[in-house]
Amino acid sequence: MMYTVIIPAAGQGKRMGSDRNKVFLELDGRPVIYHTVSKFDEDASCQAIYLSARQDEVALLTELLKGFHKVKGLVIGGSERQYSIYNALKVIPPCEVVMVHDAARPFVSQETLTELYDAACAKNAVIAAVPVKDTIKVINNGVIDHTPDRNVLWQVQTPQAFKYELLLEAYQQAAESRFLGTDDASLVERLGVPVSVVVSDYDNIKLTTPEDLYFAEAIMKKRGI
Ligand SMILES: Nc1ccn([C@@H]2O[C@H](COP(=O)(O)OP(=O)(O)OP(=O)(O)O)[C@@H](O)[C@H]2O)c(=O)n1
Ligand SMILES: O=P(O)(O)OC[C@@H](O)[C@@H](O)[C@@H](O)CO
Repeated sequence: MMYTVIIPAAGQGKRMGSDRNKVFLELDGRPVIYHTVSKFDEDASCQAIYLSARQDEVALLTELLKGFHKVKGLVIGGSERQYSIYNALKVIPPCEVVMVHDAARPFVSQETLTELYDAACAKNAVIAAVPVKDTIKVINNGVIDHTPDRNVLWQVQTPQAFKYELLLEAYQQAAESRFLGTDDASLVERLGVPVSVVVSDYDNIKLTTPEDLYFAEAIMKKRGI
């Protein structure tokens, strides 16, 4: 048994403030998306990689990824991350386990991939996350409302791994009720299905704002890249 991964890459990268989609920014001479795809290409448990791309970037992405034989398809993304992923989910061949991973997270470790895949085989749904380090406040109109117990707060990442049928059902139901979530697990949670957590690491950052590029440089230096 192996898994299929959907990698949404059809965003605009507005918060990065770059003149192009952030997944094409270069780290060590290679685009971010190249690093991300290579993580799955190198994982022996990954059988197929599908990406969501912007219409005007399909040709560029195809050229960039032509050396990765596990890349089986590119679909056109939508106006929201969730729509981009659903467009891919609707066309991938049915499989046992499907993972979703942001193109903008190039530092996912093999250890996290293995733990997620093993957990997804045993359970229905599992996501990568790390405990929050800061104290989190709920603030209304500039004033603290309350301070949630930090022991139960986690910072959620991708990959997120699910049984294929479950994720498809979750996406179908979200579409029917026009629910828009900021991650994939939130769509599954709505079905009342428990979603487990694998403890990931703090290197698995999402490149979101310009300072994340400094963190990316530091992570690569640490890894000797
Ligand atoms: N309509 C969209 C929006 C996002 N994504 C992808 O989803 C991942 C995570 O989204 P995010 O970090 O929010 O990326 P952007 O939407 O590009 O960023 P921003 O919100 O700053 O524009 C990224 O790999 C991005 O390319 C996508 O495929 N389709
Ligand atoms: O909310 P954002 O648009 O920054 O990111 C959306 C998702 O990519 C994000 O929620 C997952 O990576 C989990 O953190």
